Amino acid sequence: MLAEDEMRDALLLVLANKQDLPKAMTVHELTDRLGLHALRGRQWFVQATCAVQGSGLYEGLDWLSDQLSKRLHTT
Ligand SMILES: Nc1nc2c(ncn2[C@@H]2O[C@H](COP(=O)(O)OP(=O)(O)OP(=O)(O)O)[C@@H](O)[C@H]2O)c(=O)[nH]1
Repeated sequence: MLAEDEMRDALLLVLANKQDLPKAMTVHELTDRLGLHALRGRQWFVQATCAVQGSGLYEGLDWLSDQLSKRLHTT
């Protein structure tokens, strides 16, 4: 999907959810499994979250908001 032309400028925020569960993949594992370090020309961020407790959600959205704001100030 990221290869689609319409997605060429899209930021990628991955929420590594269910971190309260013992078998949840860590941020590091998820990053490896998704091959994110191999992505070129793409800004991405993986945030650990627990949706039932609400933890990590604001941090992830803060990253998105910061990136969008930087873009606005550089164009
Ligand atoms: N323990 C835990 N459960 C969660 C968390 N986030 C969602 N769930 C639960 O996971 C179940 C599935 O949630 P959905 O919102 O239906 O998500 P889904 O993408 O359709 O399904 P999954 O792939 O199972 O997450 C629900 O019972 C949620 O309450 C979390 O961070 N921790």
